[in-house]
Amino acid sequence: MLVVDQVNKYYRKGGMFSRERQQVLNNINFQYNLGECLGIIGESGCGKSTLGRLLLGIEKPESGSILLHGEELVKKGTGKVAMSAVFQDYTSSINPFFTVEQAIMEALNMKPGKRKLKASKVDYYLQHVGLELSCRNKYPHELSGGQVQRVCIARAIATESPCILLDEAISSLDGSVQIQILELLKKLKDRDKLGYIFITHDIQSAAYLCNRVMIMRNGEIEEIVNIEHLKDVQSPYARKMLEMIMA
Ligand SMILES: Nc1ncnc2c1ncn2[C@@H]1O[C@H](COP(=O)(O)OP(=O)(O)OP(=O)(O)O)[C@@H](O)[C@H]1O
Repeated sequence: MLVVDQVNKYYRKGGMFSRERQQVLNNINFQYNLGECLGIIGESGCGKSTLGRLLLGIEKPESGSILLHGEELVKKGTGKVAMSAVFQDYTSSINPFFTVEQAIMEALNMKPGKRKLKASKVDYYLQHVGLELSCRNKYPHELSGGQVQRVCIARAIATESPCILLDEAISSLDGSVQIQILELLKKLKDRDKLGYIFITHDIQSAAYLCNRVMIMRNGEIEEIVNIEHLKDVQSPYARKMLEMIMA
């Protein structure tokens, strides 16, 4: 279980030399059960991606803790990643000079083990995300957006982290490709018990994939609701926001 406890995050406001600070996350408390899909929705600028970066260990909170099974998220020197990520901008997520094989190997190399054994796993991950094995020697510019995002998902899975953070991971894709990637994510969740934290603006996608949804407002958690009770949210703000995006 991942436990986020009293997390606060500030950013400097008004340039490098300014002392003014903006509180971006305010007393964030929640628990994430491994294997579930927790959606995070909220208006632009409410702090979703900042929370995502803290969960990935890319940035640290000013106060509060984020613990996985009671331990710090990022264990230096172990190569262990608590959470891997897939971002919106798939074009900059992969080194353009890496083939698909090299991109997946890069993720596999985060863990110890023999290189030959790892190389033999590349086909397994390609098949796992519905890519032809012929993609193995291709470069990102030779693939469609949906195919590149599948490679990003393969890389995230290859780290064997217990949860994948998806930050607007389908937003840049065309409608039909979005559906295909959503179906892939759902299949991996149901079949392989993969868990996600799914940051999105798209409530329909959240309803399809998530077990629970966290609604954020101005750096705070407004409400967390089970997906089957989405229509019964208590807070007037959450109700209004959902009505707006579902209209
Ligand atoms: N590195 C940074 N330095 C200073 N301020 C930042 C930084 N990153 C984010 N912010 C500010 O923190 C607030 C929250 O930003 P964040 O990107 O987390 O919101 P968000 O909910 O993910 O928005 P969106 O849906 O538009 O991606 C915003 O006011 C943003 O301007």
